[in-house]
Amino acid sequence: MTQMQRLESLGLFDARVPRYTSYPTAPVFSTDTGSPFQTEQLSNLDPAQPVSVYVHIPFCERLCWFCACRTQGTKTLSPVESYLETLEAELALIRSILPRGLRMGRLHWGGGTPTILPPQMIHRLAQAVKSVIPPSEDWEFSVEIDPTMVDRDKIAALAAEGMNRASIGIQDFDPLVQASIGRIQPFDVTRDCVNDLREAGVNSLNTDLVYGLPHQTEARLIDTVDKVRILAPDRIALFGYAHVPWMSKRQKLIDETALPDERARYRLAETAASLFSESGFTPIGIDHFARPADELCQAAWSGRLRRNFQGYTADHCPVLIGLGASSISRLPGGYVQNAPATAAYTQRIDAGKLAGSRGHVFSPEDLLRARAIEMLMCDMTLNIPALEAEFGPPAAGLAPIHRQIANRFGAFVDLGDNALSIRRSGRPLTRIIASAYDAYSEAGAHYSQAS
Ligand SMILES: C=Cc1c2[nH]c(c1C)Cc1[nH]c(c(CCC(=O)O)c1C)Cc1[nH]c(c(C)c1CCC(=O)O)Cc1[nH]c(c(C)c1C=C)C2
Ligand SMILES: C[C@H]1O[C@@H](n2cnc3c(N)ncnc32)[C@H](O)[C@@H]1O
Ligand code: MET
Ligand code: SF4
Repeated sequence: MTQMQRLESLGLFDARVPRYTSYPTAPVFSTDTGSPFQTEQLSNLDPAQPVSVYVHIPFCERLCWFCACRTQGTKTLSPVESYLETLEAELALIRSILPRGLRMGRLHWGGGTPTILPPQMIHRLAQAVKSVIPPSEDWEFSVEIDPTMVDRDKIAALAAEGMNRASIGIQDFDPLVQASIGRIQPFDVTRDCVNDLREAGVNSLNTDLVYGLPHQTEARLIDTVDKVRILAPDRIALFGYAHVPWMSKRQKLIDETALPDERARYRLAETAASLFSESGFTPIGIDHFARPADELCQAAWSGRLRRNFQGYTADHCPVLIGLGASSISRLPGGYVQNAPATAAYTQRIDAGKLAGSRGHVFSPEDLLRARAIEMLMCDMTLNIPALEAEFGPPAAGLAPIHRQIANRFGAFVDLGDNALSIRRSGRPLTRIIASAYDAYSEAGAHYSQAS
C-alpha cells in the first residue's frame, strides 16, 4: 500500500471535521449565551492583562466565488460608512462597560476587505478603537489586504496608525484558476502591493494560498509557488479549499466538475509543502509555513504557538474582543459571537445593547479538551505532563482517548507516558486525530473535508 492509500484507509478522504480555530467550534454555539453574558464578562476583565482586538469588515468590491468568509459585495462606500458608524457606536457601548486601564496588545482587521476603507475612514476606525482600548507599548497591528483593492495612500494611512504586519490574499496566480474562482489578480499588481507595503515599513508579510481550486494542476501550482517565492513573504498560509455551497451560496458558481479529486488534492498539498520546505520555510501546524527568523517559527519551537479564529499566532493575549458583524470574542468564561448578518448586528447596537447573539459558556471539561486539541493542532504533540500540571487529575480522564488513537492510527502516531505525537507521515490526519478529543463532534455540523 502507498502512503496515500494507508492515509485513505484511515478515513482521510471521508472525514468531515472542523479546522478547530476554536473549541467548541462555532456551530456548537447556542442562542442561550448572548449579550448579557458578553456584558458581564467584559465588565469583569482584568485590566492588568492586555487584550487582543479583532475588527471584522464584511464588505468586498468583488465577491470571489470560492470564498467562504462572511462578507457582502458593494460597489459604493455608503454601506461601509454606515457600518463604520455602527462600529463607533459599538465601541462607545464597550467603553461604558470595560474596566479602566485596559490595554490592547494586538489589533487585527479582517474580513471581507478592510482595504475597502478610504484613508480617512481608516484613521477614523483606528482612532475609535485606540481611544477606547489604548495600545500597549509593544502592541502589534495586522491587516488583511486585497492587492487589487488597495493603493499607496491607504497603505500610508494604515502604516501611520501602526500597522506592522500584513496578510495578503493571493490564492493562485494561474489565469485559468483565477477565472474559475471569479478573482482576477495579476502578478504585477500583487508585486507592487508587496513593494509598497515594505516601503511603508511593514516587514512582516503573510500570503494566503489555496489548494484544491478548480482547474488547479501540479504544474500550475508549481508556477504559483515560484511567483510567491519572488515576493519572499515571511509566512505562507496554504488552506485546503473548503467547498461548502450550502453555507456559502456564491460557491454555487464554482464548476464542481473542474475540482481536483481527493487524491489530486492530497498531491497538490504535498507538492506545495515540499517546495516551501526546499525554499527554507518551516511547516507550522496544519497549514502554515514560516521563515526560521519569523516569530511564528520561534513560537512553534518554544511551544508558544497558539490557534485562534485567524489561524496560527504567537499572540499570547488570553482574551480576544471581536468587534463588528459575526465577530467572535473569546472571554475568560466562554465565547460570544456577534449577530452574523450586518442588519441584525446594526439593529442590536442601535438598540443600545452589545451584539452578542450566540455563544458558549466554558465548562472545566471544555477548557481541558480545548487545550488538548490546541496542542495537537499547534505542536502535533499532546504533552501529557503539561496538561496534567495545568488541569490536574481530570487530565488523566483523557487517557482512554490517547489509547484509542494509538490503536486506530498505529504507525502514524507515537504514544508514550509523556506524549502522544503525530509523526511527520501522519500530519494530514491531524484534524481527524484532534476530533477524537471533541466531545461535541456529533453536534451535526456540516464540515468540509479533512484533507
Ligand atoms: C481561513 C479562513 C476561514 C475562516 N472561516 C472559513 C475560512 C475559509 C470558512 C469556514 N468557516 C467554517 C466553515 C465550515 C466548517 C469547516 O469546513 O471547517 C468554513 C468552510 C466554520 C466556522 N468557523 C467560524 C464560524 C463562525 C463558522 C461557521 C458558522 C457560521 O458562520 O455559519 C469562525 C471563523 N472562522 C474564520 C473566521 C474569520 C471566523 C470568525 C468570524 C476563518
Ligand atoms: C482569509 C483567507 O481564507 C481563505 N479562504 C476563503 N475562502 C476559503 C475556502 N472556501 N476554502 C479555503 N480557504 C478559503 C483565503 O485564502 C483567504 O485569503
Ligand atoms: N479580502 C482580501 C483578499 O481577498 C483578504 C483575504 S480574504 C478575507 O485578498
Ligand atoms: S477572498 Fe477576500 S476579496 Fe474575495 S470575497 Fe473573500 S473576503 Fe472578499
